[in-house]
Amino acid sequence: MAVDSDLFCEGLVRRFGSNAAVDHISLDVPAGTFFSILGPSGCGKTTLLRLLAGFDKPDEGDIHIRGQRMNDVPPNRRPVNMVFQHLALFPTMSVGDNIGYGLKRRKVPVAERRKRIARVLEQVGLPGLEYRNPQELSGGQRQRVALARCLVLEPTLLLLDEPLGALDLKLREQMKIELKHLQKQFGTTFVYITHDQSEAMVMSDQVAVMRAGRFDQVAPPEELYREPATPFVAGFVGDNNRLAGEVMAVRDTLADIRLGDGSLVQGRVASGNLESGQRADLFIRPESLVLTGDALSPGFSAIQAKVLTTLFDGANSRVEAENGGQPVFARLPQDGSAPRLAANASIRLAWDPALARVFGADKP
Ligand SMILES: Nc1ncnc2c1ncn2[C@@H]1O[C@H](COP(=O)(O)OP(=O)(O)OP(=O)(O)O)[C@@H](O)[C@H]1O
Repeated sequence: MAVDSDLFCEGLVRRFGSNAAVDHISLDVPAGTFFSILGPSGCGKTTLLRLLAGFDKPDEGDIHIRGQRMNDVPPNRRPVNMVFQHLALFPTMSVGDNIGYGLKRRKVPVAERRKRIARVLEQVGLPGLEYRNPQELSGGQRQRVALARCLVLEPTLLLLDEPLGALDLKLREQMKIELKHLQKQFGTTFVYITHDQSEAMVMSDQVAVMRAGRFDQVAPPEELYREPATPFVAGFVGDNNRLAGEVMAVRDTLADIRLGDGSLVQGRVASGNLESGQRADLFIRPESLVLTGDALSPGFSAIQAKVLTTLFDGANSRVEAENGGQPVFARLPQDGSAPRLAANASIRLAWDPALARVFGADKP
């Protein structure tokens, strides 16, 4: 356990019948961290969060919050608050009364309550809105009130269950950045669950990528992106191309891969042992692919591909193509220098093998 650990769990298991929704999960979250749990629907995120909040009990394992064992502590006695997707503000109470509700239950005197409500409203960027009704606020403002209602209680841990899920796209983009700033400003430890990799990447200090009840990898966003530990992480976090082939040779950290169309390419061995003759997947990010002519930079790998379509989206414009029946897409240059790419045109895409990652295909 880290010295400044706010949340420490060891060997957590929660079974439903023969299915382990949480399957031996351990985690250690230092104070002040924005920690996200990222995974597809049904991987066990909500079950894990419910164990942390105390709404459910683990079959095995221990939960410690700031060094105190929590397994037998009821939810209302844990130094934890939870923000849900559907925020459930009391519609008939003013913003101030909503925020002050928990303080009142804790018997905080009225003058002190008023002071703390005013302060937290200021901190979330809604000064002076105590007397408004929640219906008179925008969706983003309501979300901030829901956060303020939790943060005013100064929990050790704030658990957030897809809190941006109900907001429209534009507001969600804006709230991502606001949430990150608020977390840093308050210094409260956030445990945030989401299936949206961009949310997790933008906001978090650490992200745990969860699949089928287990963590595949726990790392800062940039490390997940650059050094994925498993093919699942490589495919789930950020856009990626996956090219299937056969290992022809492994030299130091590089593997030679024969792709379906017969081309021989290279990538860095991502993890474990690779052997000649084995099936493997080479992952290469769309921004690492360069449209190239006949001259190839020394050491680069290249494939021929047939253009399917180009998609103009400002800085995210891309070409979608195929190589030997496998889809492949590349980021188009920002400066408009790319030639006009007609459907069915043949293009050459090259990459630096140090930027590609190769995993044995037998790995899940
Ligand atoms: N009370 C329950 N009884 C039986 N099975 C359950 C129960 N709660 C969850 N499960 C199962 O446990 C697994 C994990 O569910 P969980 O809700 O934790 O996933 P999730 O990652 O939060 O998914 P989502 O993103 O869709 O909310 C699923 O297979 C689910 O069907």
